Amino acid sequence: MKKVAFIGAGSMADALISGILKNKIVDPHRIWVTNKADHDKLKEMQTQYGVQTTYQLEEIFHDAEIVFLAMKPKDAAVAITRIKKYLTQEMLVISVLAGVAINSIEHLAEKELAIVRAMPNTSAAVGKSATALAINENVSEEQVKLVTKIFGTVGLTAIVEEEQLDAITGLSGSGPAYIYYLTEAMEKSALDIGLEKNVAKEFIVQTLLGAAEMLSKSTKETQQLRKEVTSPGGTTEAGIKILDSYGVQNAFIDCIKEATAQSKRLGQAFRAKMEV
Ligand SMILES: NC(=O)C1=CN([C@@H]2O[C@H](COP(=O)(O)OP(=O)(O)OC[C@H]3O[C@@H](n4cnc5c(N)ncnc54)[C@H](O)[C@@H]3O)[C@@H](O)[C@H]2O)C=CC1
Ligand SMILES: O=C(O)[C@@H]1CCC=N1
Repeated sequence: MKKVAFIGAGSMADALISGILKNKIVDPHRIWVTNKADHDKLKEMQTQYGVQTTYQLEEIFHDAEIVFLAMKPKDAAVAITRIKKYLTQEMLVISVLAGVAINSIEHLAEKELAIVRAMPNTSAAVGKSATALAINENVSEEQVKLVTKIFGTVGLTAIVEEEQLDAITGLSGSGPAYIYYLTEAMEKSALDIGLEKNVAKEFIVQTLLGAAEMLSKSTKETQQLRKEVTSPGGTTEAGIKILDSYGVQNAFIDCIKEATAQSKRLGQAFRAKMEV
């Protein structure tokens, strides 16, 4: 591969670069990274990964085969306007922007482009992302293979219709944060119930890994797996009664719906900004 350019050097770019390099599909010196103005972060990435960094747009785009758009949606209009003259029909543009539609990017770039809109998650850093990919008509079969390979090395991939991406964002793009939120609660409880922090952390992580593997390997329904932990009159039942009294399951359902709605709102806000 000639060259991969990352426009944006935050959590998502970091997770993807880390995953890509672990799988040795691109040499670090072929990865070029830029950000808005955080020199220290670029230096850190250079040291950690051996990637190239620059603020010279000519340098970053020269001969680039793949361009990742990895800034926040609120910064994307300014960023795309700045880089549009360097974007060519031959490049594969991979956008990980939540909510932002493929045609909004083309509209802003003022040209047709080969664009893949991807929704990964930060578990890409450990090869466990769940990435949905929506592909426009300008993307060649070879580019589809390439993008599937890249995201395939950092987890599972699926090609979806673009309209499904808001739901994917609410469910699995944001998903790791929901699990961390739950984990934080488990960690906070450890102290109150008399466990040492490190021991508790180890047991929480193993419990999550074990439950995830059961979900992945067992043919049983999720509710059945839960029932098998819940002895009548036992500890789990007592605990889950409290969760039910707080409406925790409904809260999670509303959380995912709201995150999905926010993805749609981000897309609308982006479109509205383009039209003014
Ligand atoms: N963090 C996550 O879990 C996920 C994030 N995403 C998407 O990835 C994108 C990036 O998110 P994060 O990495 O979390 O954000 P972040 O805030 O950690 O990083 C954003 C990066 O964009 C750079 N940037 C801003 N304006 C720029 C410009 N004009 N030119 C060049 N670089 C510019 C910033 O300097 C920073 O390096 C977002 O669009 C988000 O929707 C998608 C899936 C998961
Ligand atoms: O919170 C966000 O907007 C991004 C998109 C999915 C995960 N993080």
